[in-house]
Amino acid sequence: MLPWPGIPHVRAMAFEMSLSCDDVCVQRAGKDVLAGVSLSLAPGEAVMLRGPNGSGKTSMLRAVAGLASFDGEIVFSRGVQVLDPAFIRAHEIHMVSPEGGLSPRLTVRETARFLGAFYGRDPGESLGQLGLEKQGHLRVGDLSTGQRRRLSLLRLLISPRALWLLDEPFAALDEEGKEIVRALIDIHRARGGLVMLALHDREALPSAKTLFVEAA
Ligand SMILES: Nc1ncnc2c1ncn2[C@@H]1O[C@H](COP(=O)(O)OP(=O)(O)OP(=O)(O)O)[C@@H](O)[C@H]1O
Repeated sequence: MLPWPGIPHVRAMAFEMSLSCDDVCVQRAGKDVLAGVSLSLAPGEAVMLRGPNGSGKTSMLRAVAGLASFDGEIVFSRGVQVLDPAFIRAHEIHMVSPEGGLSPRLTVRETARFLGAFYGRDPGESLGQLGLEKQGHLRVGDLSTGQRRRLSLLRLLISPRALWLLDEPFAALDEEGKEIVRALIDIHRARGGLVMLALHDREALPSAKTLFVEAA
């Protein structure tokens, strides 16, 4: 039994989206940084992108999110139906980066309220699920690095989206924090969600595929 019962609207959700990338070559500042990535993910599958610093793991996540230009094909589909990539990128993808995309001036509770309003969802018990109920009154800028990393996961709990792009999700987290990430991913995959992770060598996600990326 997983320790996170989940927010009711999240528990009810089931995803059926697939992703396929064919010979994707990503550019940063006009230069190729990553060449020839091909992969496919069916509902419920996860892939770990591995490779040394600068090999292009983050760039690949950004290309899938529509935040970096690329050659090759990235296709989102449901069964035989090809989905509109602009719609999917706006409504069905969460990208969680080490920077977290959080405002340092808001308190933790204000952040939860803001994200709830942004996604049109009730944040429910999500702060408690991340072990941050005692930090509700603190400004994000005053949190520890690991607490900020936990808070960056909040959007995953608040808004159900089919594809999670997680850039080094275990970095700076203690064992409990890593367990939370693994549990969230397990729940997401059990609902048919897709996950792409950029990971360094010491971290692993059992049962995920591995793809080694190389600089162009
Ligand atoms: N905004 C940018 N402008 C120019 N080059 C960039 C930009 N962002 C990244 N790069 C370059 O793209 C290459 C790939 O970087 P990327 O961050 O994707 O690698 P990574 O595998 O995620 O690295 P790390 O393990 O260090 O996080 C690097 O050589 C980097 O210098």
